[in-house]
Amino acid sequence: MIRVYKLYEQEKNKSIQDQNKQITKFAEKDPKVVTTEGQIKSIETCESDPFARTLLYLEMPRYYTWNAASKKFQCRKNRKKDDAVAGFADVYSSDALGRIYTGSDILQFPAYCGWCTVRHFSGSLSTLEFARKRFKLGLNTRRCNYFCASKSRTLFMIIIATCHPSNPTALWEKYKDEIVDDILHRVRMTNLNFDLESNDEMRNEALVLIEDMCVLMCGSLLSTLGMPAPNRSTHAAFNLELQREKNYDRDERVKRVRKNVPLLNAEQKNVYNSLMKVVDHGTGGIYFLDAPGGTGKTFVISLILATIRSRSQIALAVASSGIAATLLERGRTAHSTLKLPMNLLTVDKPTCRTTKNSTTAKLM
Ligand SMILES: Nc1ncnc2c1ncn2[C@@H]1O[C@H](COP(=O)(O)OP(=O)(O)OP(=O)(O)O)[C@@H](O)[C@H]1O
Repeated sequence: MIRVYKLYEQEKNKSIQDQNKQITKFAEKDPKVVTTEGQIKSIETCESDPFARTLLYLEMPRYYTWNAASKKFQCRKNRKKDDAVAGFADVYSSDALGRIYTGSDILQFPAYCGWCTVRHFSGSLSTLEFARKRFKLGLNTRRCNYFCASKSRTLFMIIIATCHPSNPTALWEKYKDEIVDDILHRVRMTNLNFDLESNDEMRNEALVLIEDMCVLMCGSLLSTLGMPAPNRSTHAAFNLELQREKNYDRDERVKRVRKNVPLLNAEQKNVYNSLMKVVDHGTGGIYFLDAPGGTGKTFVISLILATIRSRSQIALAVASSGIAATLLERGRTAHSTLKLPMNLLTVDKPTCRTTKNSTTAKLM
């Protein structure tokens, strides 16, 4: 359930109001809400300045400075409206990277995603940490749940796996610190050290979690999606690749083979039998299948893949282009799977970058 709250400074009590205008009051010393002048002023900034409404709470300091003398947020001179949060201003979602974006009529409370999310999840997230540092709120972080970071990871994985952003690495760089928030919190609690900051190790753990979800959802490793690959131990990585290549519905493939083999015409059957013989005898080799368009090459290749996979064996499907790879089940480009160099045509002896001990080499 989405709830958005607005903070009010009242004479004696602090109170918050949700989008249904329901007001909840908190005692002066309630650890859950400690309003400060800085917070009130920043809410006012968002209410009076349309540009501020387009910003995430985390992004505010990039464009505004806190003037201690006037006790107001002042716009930085070099702010650029257009490149602030291009394309995001109209997005409204409680799930979108765990925060609420402004510009929606649903939100009576304009802007200020940080507080919205802090309150409506009655927990905490990076913005709370951020706010704690920035405004010295002294919020009670022990009550925090930090589950927004895991939602952020899930959403991030969905974006990476299905929306094909032009620069996934830049997206990761932009949001990585928020995405590791729960991991950071766990490490801080374990070490009882709240001054710890997120580091490469925590970001790597987040990448591993994102990649695990990617593999489950679409069978892709992060490296094939333009993202930095997590640094797994060779064994763990091998298991993951293995799991990816064995993660098939075997029964479905058995049924498909039973159904399609009888459909093969004489020539297709010849090709199918020849190649299955090579697979069964493990003799290996390079075979080139050529026939006019639409005569059933993909049909035969798919059937061979399904036959091998129906036996719980591994068949890597690769093609020379991304489009061609989409025609094959779990198909990937040969360049990414085999780590082929891009200069195949210009170099006399091109060598692939698959190292002997790599997971790909072991898998093959
Ligand atoms: N033996 C078969 N029984 C039933 N349908 C078949 C058979 N062979 C091929 N088809 C169907 O014919 C269509 C074309 O086949 P397919 O895409 O495999 O051809 P192709 O040679 O790979 O084509 P292209 O060279 O254009 O990629 C597909 O819809 C496929 O399902």
